[in-house]
Amino acid sequence: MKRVGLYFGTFNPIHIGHMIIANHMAEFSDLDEVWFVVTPQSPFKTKKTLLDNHHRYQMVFEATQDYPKLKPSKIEFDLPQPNYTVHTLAHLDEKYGEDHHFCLIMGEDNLKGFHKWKNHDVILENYDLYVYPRISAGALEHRFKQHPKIHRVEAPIMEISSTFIRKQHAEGKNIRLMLPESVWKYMDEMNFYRK
Ligand SMILES: Nc1ncnc2c1ncn2[C@@H]1O[C@H](COP(=O)(O)OP(=O)(O)OP(=O)(O)O)[C@@H](O)[C@H]1O
Ligand SMILES: O=C(O)c1ccc[n+]([C@@H]2O[C@H](COP(=O)([O-])O)[C@@H](O)[C@H]2O)c1
Repeated sequence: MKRVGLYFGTFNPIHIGHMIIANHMAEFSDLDEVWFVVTPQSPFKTKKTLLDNHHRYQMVFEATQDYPKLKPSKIEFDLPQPNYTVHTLAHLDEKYGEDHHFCLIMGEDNLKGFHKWKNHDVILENYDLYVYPRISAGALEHRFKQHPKIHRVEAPIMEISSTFIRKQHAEGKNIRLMLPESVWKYMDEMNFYRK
């Protein structure tokens, strides 16, 4: 049974913050692999400034190519939108469940809003959550503080975001070091996120 951590996101674009967390989980937890699940439409986000699915996927593909434990996934591309994680998990189990055991990877910031996710209680009943620290406002619900299915992983804190990268790139700032080199090249060649 392969233990796979699912890292859901819009990845618009994927950046070194995502990569360092995923690599940390793959190397320093009991997960064998991390799959970056590229979400066409997150339930809490607007589509504004969102690149096409295949471009976001291509950047994740480029970023993970040299790292056998990190994999891109387009499983949500053919599922109804907005993409509710509970549905994707059921779909993944149906497709790969025989020899894959799935868990979720999530930042402390997302855990604070987890009570608003569709069927979050069902998710918690059936899946382990691997939570890494993240600086964020707001409080964590008491029941999530010492939950047997929620595991803390002391990954490094990297406070950069795709929003920051898109904005600064449009302003002409050099943000190259915040992205894997191959992602930077793809983004630059394709003229993404320019004004
Ligand atoms: N620097 C970071 N360190 C750790 N986790 C991050 C970092 N940036 C984003 N994440 C988390 O990774 C997941 C996927 O990221 P996603 O692409 O959806 O967000 P983002 O980088 O914050 O993008 P945006 O700025 O466009 O909202 C989300 O759960 C998000 O909270
Ligand atoms: O299932 C839900 O209700 C749900 C609500 C919010 C977010 N998610 C998932 O969490 C991922 C990160 O969310 P976000 O909005 O922080 O980018 C996103 O890609 C979705 O797959 C899922």
